[in-house]
Amino acid sequence: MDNPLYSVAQIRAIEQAAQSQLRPLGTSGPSPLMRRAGEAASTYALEVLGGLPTGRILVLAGPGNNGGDALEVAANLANLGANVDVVHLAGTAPSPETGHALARAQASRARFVSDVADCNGCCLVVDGLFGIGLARPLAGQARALVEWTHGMACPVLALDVPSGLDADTGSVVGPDGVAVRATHTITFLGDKPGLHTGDGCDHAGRVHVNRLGAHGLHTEAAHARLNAPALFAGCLAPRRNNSHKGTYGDVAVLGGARGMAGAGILAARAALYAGAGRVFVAAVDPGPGLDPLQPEIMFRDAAGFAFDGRTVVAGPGMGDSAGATHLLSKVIDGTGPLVVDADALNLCAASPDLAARLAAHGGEVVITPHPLEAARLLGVTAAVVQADRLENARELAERLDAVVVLKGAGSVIARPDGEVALNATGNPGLATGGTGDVLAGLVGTLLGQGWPAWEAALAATWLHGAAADRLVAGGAGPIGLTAGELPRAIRAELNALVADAALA
Ligand SMILES: NC(=O)C1=CN([C@@H]2O[C@H](COP(=O)(O)OP(=O)(O)OC[C@H]3O[C@@H](n4cnc5c(N)ncnc54)[C@H](OP(=O)(O)O)[C@@H]3O)[C@@H](O)[C@H]2O)[C@@H](O)CC1
Ligand SMILES: [K+]
Repeated sequence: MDNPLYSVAQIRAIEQAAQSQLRPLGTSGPSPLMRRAGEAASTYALEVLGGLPTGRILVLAGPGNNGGDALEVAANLANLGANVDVVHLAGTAPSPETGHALARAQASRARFVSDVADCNGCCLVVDGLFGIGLARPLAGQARALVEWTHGMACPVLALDVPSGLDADTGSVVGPDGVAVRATHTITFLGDKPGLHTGDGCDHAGRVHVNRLGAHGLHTEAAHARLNAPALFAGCLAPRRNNSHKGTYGDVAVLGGARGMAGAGILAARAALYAGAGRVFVAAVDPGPGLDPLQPEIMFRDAAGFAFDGRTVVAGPGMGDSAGATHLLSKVIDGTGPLVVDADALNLCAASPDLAARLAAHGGEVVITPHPLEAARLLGVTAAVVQADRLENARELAERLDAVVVLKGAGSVIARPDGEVALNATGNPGLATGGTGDVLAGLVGTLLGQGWPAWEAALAATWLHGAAADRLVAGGAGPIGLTAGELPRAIRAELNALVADAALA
């Protein structure tokens, strides 16, 4: 199933097409879209509340059409018998739709109040301050209202977009911005990337999409989507009986610098539990010759190791020594599938020559930077990367001609042709050392089994997050979840996916 995500510009185009389609021929009156948005949101509000509440509902309505949606909700809920308070930040030139919604709300039993001082006991806050028309950081009364909602223990339902959040990028509009932290968001006409990455993951809550009946108008191909097993199901294959370890690929982790042996071992364990036929740690410095917990992993001196014909996961615990740089250079000039992570990314960032040769690498390449590593590669700060995760991941994928997994909340998977997927699995338990090494090892195994880079990156990111979700559901986190627990959970998720795919 496809889960397209639309930019604000694309939503505006869809909105225009829908308006002309829905308006009676030859008329120019208000379009029914806002009415539909209000109806959909009122129905969803009652679903969130479990029916018509006895407590008060507070509706925050802004000056634009997002405020119009909110006024429709206020009128609908009040007409159904709910106790509704409205704080309305009136605009100077409301659209005909918003003017109509205001008249409906004023004619209903909804109570218009000037501030929220007597609304502390409410059972639901409806945020209709700003949607896709947000143009600058929140200030004044709008900011005060949003900060007030932060103290509310009740559900907060955002209309279209949590106010203060950029629907394209998922960052709070700043500097020093604030945004509503919704428990639920009902978003209109199409889903939006900003609800699923960066700050959006903390501000949107559960996202519900309502197309307002505008089906068939989403003609412009979305270049972003939510990651889902359907996007890589074609690569999920059950094991053949007539197979052997050579069938499932060799993965070699280029790492093992002094003092950092653990990172390479974590990547290697992940590769093993994800089903690689044989797994090596090719160590740049002398170190452990055995992982006592996972004796299946073979340890070699990287200097004399034959990387050819093997999938290389370069970077976990690799360090930045001259020896490490030389070995990285050698594998980049090879032709096999390649995962570039951690120290290997920093070395590429420091050397335009190495970066150019990486871009020219003959085989499949996936790079797995966290925001700071991505920033170094792009020559900007991590804050700049985080301010627009999608565009920066796209830019990096194009520059390095590689599939990029930009890690962090709502990981962004980007392809050199501009295609992007956002990953919705995972939780803050993954914010701990070593989880990136596990992801890199997992990607390596899938590449080693012949998966294309795009599908390998999608599947690995999805599985990695799903494994963390499985662990948290079982009580192992999010606080204190360790990277070493992930490989077994990844194995469980992968086998479940393959079994499902076989049944489908
Ligand atoms: N049209 C339709 O048929 C449909 C529209 N729909 C709904 O409309 C929403 C988009 O509506 P919109 O374009 O009016 O933008 P919206 O988000 O309400 O904000 C713009 C207003 O806020 C103001 N403003 C901006 N930033 C500000 C700030 N920081 N602080 C203070 N003011 C600020 C700005 O005024 P400015 O001062 O910038 O001139 C303007 O007045 C969309 O998200 C969806 O909910 C759905 O019902 C589907 C059908
Ligand atoms: K809103």
